[in-house]
Amino acid sequence: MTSKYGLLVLNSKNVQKLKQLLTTAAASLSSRLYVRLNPDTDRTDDLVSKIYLNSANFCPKIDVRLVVSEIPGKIDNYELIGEEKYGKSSGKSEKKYKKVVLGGTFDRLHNGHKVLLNKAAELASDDIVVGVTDKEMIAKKSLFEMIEPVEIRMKNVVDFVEDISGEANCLTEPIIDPFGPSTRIKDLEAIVVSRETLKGADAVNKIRNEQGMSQLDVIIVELVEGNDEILNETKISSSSRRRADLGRLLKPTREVPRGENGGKPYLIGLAGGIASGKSHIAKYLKEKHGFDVIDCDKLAHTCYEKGSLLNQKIAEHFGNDIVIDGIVDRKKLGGIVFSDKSKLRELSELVWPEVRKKATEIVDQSTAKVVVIEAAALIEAGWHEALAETWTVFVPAEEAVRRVVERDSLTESQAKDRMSSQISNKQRIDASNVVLCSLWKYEETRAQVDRAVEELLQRI
Ligand SMILES: CC(C)(COP(=O)(O)OP(=O)(O)OC[C@H]1O[C@@H](n2cnc3c(N)ncnc32)[C@H](O)[C@@H]1O)[C@@H](O)C(=O)NCCC(=O)NCCS
Ligand SMILES: Nc1ncnc2c1ncn2[C@@H]1O[C@H](COP(=O)(O)OP(=O)(O)OP(=O)(O)O)[C@@H](O)[C@H]1O
Repeated sequence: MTSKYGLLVLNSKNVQKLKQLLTTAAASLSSRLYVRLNPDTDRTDDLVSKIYLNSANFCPKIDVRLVVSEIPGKIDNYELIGEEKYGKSSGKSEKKYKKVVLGGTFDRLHNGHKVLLNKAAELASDDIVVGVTDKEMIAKKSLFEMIEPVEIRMKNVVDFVEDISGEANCLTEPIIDPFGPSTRIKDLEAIVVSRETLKGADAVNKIRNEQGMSQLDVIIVELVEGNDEILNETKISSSSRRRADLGRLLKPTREVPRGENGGKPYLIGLAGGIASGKSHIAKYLKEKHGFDVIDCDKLAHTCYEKGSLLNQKIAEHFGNDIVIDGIVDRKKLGGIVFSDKSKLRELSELVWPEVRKKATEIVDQSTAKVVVIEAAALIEAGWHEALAETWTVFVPAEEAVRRVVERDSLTESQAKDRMSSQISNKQRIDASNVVLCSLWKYEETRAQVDRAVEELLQRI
């Protein structure tokens, strides 16, 4: 039996057994562990870091929260971890400042962030002002397309800070420069940063000085270590957490009948931009995992056969001179649709129903447990809405351009043109349940796919 919430009361003795206590928490809790320090135990920076570092290592799935004052009253049922009981604290602790500021992206709020937020909660009696990066501030981060929406990140920060701090308010706002409220609000007193963002605090103070505002005390926390060899990270980081989410189910699947005509296979869409690695993944899903794969780009070509229904429709829509003797003049048609997005859309609306009809026939014949519908424009066509789930593979736009130039012998500007007729990685990812990234070695792509398949087979 696991409990949702746990409470660990630490004193100078049982802190020696921290790793063991956190391992117990990992086995007996499903959600969150509150940690409280007994009044006889000093809240040193080392101890706070140690609690969060060990939490990352020994109970990584539990949301650990070191409270600054009382345990939040709204939760009344905790499982006690260890033997130390919780007694009421002697009174309000003295806070050094009224208003403290800090900033960050706070994607997938992690134990490094928590050290920083804990420090702010320990120091501020009234307001903890947090700037949360958005838009161009996040555009250069690795796997930025997977960063949670700013509203969710702000909510998670407020939820954490107000839960641990008891009395102080947490005020968040999106920031699109490295300063945000820190150079606007006059009566701030301190800024909390880590060793790596110390320069940012100096820049804030420089601007405040120029604007005649008071200087902020700069409070520095040490980085909580972590290790990600692929991303070359030596600290716990959101990028690593995003990478760890590749191949995992990120959004609930859709309830749809199995197969459009009530057939048996479970249908997955596989989308991705040009040269994103779709074909490689589709081949692997077929050969290693035994899934049936329908390559819709190939299927689309068969729809253009001489005298086909599609060709007739194209002639009616784009003019008889596009179809000569029952065959589409692809060069002429390309000239029309690749220079005009609305024409491309009109063509897609003619092609997609034909492709979909053919694909459905293939699905109905399939005896495989899972059928993968591989289609570059799956989401543009809205087809994903009829499928149980959609997987998207992506690489950053610069890498896609590099691959297209190398593979298809195009110039950089031709490659960019092709990509601009497609939706962005972010749009695709937002519409997908599982995200894969083929930026690294083939083994890494395949490991993501294996992870995705393993989870898939458990849920279907
Ligand atoms: C420009 C800023 C806000 C961008 O934040 P960034 O994208 O780095 O945020 P991220 O979510 O990665 O981290 C947020 C904060 O947690 C710290 N942090 C991240 N990982 C860890 C870790 N493992 N251990 C300890 N601290 C960590 C970061 O150093 C940063 O201070 C920031 O880097 C900065 O320069 N801060 C100093 C100036 C500032 O606070 N400005 C805004 C005030 S509103
Ligand atoms: N780790 C990787 N995983 C998958 N593909 C990779 C990887 N590294 C490099 N590539 C290369 O990326 C290119 C694109 O792969 P692939 O042909 O599978 O993409 P695609 O999405 O099917 O492309 P398109 O839709 O343009 O046909 C290939 O040249 C492939 O060798």
